[in-house]
This record gives sequence, structure tokens and C-alpha cells, in this order.
Amino acid sequence: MKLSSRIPFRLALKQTPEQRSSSIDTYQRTMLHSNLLRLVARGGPKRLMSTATKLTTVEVNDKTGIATLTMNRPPVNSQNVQLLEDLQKSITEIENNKSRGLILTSAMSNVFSAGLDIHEMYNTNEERLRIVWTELQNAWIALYGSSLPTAAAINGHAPAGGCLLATACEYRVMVPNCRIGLNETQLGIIAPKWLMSGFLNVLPKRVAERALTQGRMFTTQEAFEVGLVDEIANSKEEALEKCSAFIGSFAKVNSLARGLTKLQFRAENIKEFEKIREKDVANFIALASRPEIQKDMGIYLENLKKKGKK
Ligand SMILES: CCCCC/C=C\C/C=C\C=C\CC(=O)SCCNC(=O)CCNC(=O)[C@H](O)C(C)(C)COP(=O)(O)OP(=O)(O)OC[C@H]1O[C@@H](n2cnc3c(N)ncnc32)[C@H](O)[C@@H]1OP(=O)(O)O
Repeated sequence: MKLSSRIPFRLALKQTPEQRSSSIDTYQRTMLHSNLLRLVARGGPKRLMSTATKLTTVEVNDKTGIATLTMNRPPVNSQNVQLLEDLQKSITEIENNKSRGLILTSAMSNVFSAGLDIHEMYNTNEERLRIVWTELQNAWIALYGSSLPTAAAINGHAPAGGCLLATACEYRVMVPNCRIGLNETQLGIIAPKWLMSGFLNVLPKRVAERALTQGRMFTTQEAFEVGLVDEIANSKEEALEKCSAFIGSFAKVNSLARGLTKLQFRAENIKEFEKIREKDVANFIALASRPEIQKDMGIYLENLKKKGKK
């Protein structure tokens, strides 16, 4: 079930602030109830499974019952609409197939995800921009709002949207000599609050404010020292093992109580996000359409290409 598709937000816009707040509470209750039903259903036997969409694969370990969701869009897992949609499909599938938890990782050898595909935002029309941003929002809320235990095996660089996905998870394990962070201010853009919320969940406010205003990309070691990642692993395999161990740490915890407790922690951010999501799409379209931003994107893409050829 897709959290994003159930929000009566268009209706809520026509209401008074009091009515709107009560609709959002209704949404929250519905969300908690739906997640509760899913958690109850998860009590049954495990299944062995390996499935694929166009750009993601899901493999469920038959011994642990943990699903590994792998992004596979060479060369850098940049997030185009297809990848964002496939992520949502795979998350929904994992939530429905009785998996015990979800590990997000990448099929690339040195990149977890390069963030949004800048080609998708360059020289395009408003409708495409709307789809890109809406699908980014949808993929984020599907992961952030999942009641399953989630972990990211960050086997490469994770700038911007890559960091967004990693920080939507509950636990992060990263391989050495890579970089992670929200570099938006370095690109001359302001990350909206929801995009920062996973980051703000895991870092002390002071560290987060400085990193976000600097657009800082942390090395693996720095990310570990500030708490942006929980563990360092020497290889992708080790990262996957550590993520499995994290998810395994809930084996003796009632999964319903666990999931609802997690969602209570995240409910405030989700509620805030639902209030502003349509305005946020409009803001993004306005920003990304600006001639100077389009010009900067063109230069940024050229520089990325030149760097690649060196
Ligand atoms: C001013 C520019 C942006 C404005 C955006 C405006 C509005 C958007 C509002 C908010 C959006 C925020 C969320 C985002 O996610 S924005 C995306 C930010 N991402 C980045 O800045 C990452 C850029 N990439 C890198 O730093 C490196 O590629 C990376 C460290 C990930 C990997 O390095 P590596 O050396 O392995 O690979 P490269 O040779 O650099 O790249 C290979 C290949 O891939 C292309 N590419 C890389 N990143 C992207 C991307 N995000 N989108 C599209 N294409 C990308 C790169 O150009 C190379 O292509 P080619 O030369 O093989 O053709």
C-alpha cells in the first residue's frame, strides 16, 4: 500500500485549519491502522523470493526473512522517474510479502546513489518536473513511513537524494573512502524541511545546521564520527551482514509494538510533510524552471561529464 496515494490533501486544502488538522489526524490514524494490519499479517510463514522491476531487485533471504532491495541503474543510480517508481513498487512488495526487514543497497561498485538524475530536470517542461518531484516525495515517504525495520548498506557515494534515501532508513552501514551528505546549498538550492528530516533525526541539531548550510559531504569516517552512519564495513558483504544483524536485533521484540513505536517517532515529520507536499511540488517547479538554475544545471552536467572523461 502506498502511503502517498491515500492522502485526502486536495480536500483538506478546502477546509478550515481546524478541519484540515482533523483530516490529517484521520490520515495518521488510517496510516497507523493500515500498518497495524500489515504487521499482524506478517506473523505467518516466511517465503523465499527473488523478484525484479526494471531498475530494482528484491531478494528475500530464506533463513533470516530479510529482504534486500538493490538499486540497479548504471552508472551511478541517479534517480530518474523510473527508478523512483521502481523503488516504491519494491518497498510495497517487501511490506506485503512478510519480510522481517528491508536493506537498501546498490548494484554499483562505488556509488549508492548520485541523487536525482539532473538530466530529468534539465531543459524539460513543468509537467515532467512535477512528476519527478512527486515521485521523489513518494519514494521517500514509502521508505521513511514504512513500519518495517529498515537499514541502508551504503556501498558507495551517497550525495543529495542518495543521502535522503539512506537517512530515511533506521540504520546505516557504510564502506570506507566514500562521501555522504546533503550538498544542496553547494548547488545553490535550498533543501525543503522534509528532505532534511531523516538527516535531522540522526544528527545533533547544531551539527545538522552546520552541515546543511555548508552543503557538506562527509567522508565515511567523518559520517561515522558525527553519527550520520552507525557502522563502517570493509565491504558491501560486510555492510549487508551488519544491516542484517541490526534488523535481527528486533527478533525478540513484538513487531507490532516495534512498528507502531517507530511510526509514532516519525508521525510529526510525516504530518508536516503531508501539509506542505503540494506547495513543495509547486516550489520545486518554480525553482527548477528559473533560467539561472537551468543554466547552472547545464554547467554542472558539463563539469560532471568532463570529470568522467579525465
Ligand atoms: C545546479 C545543479 C542542480 C540544480 C538542481 C535544481 C533543483 C533541484 C532541487 C533539489 C534537488 C535535490 C536533490 C538531488 O539529488 S540533486 C542531484 C545532486 N547530485 C549530485 O550533485 C551528485 C553528482 N555526482 C557526483 O558527485 C558523482 O557522479 C558521484 C560521486 C556520485 C560518482 O562519481 P564517479 O566518479 O563514480 O562517476 P562520475 O564520472 O562522476 O559520473 C558517471 C556518469 O554519471 C553522470 N552523473 C553523475 N551524477 C549524476 C546525476 N546526479 N544526474 C545525472 N547524471 C549524473 C555523470 O555525468 C557521468 O556521465 P557520463 O560522463 O558517463 O555521461
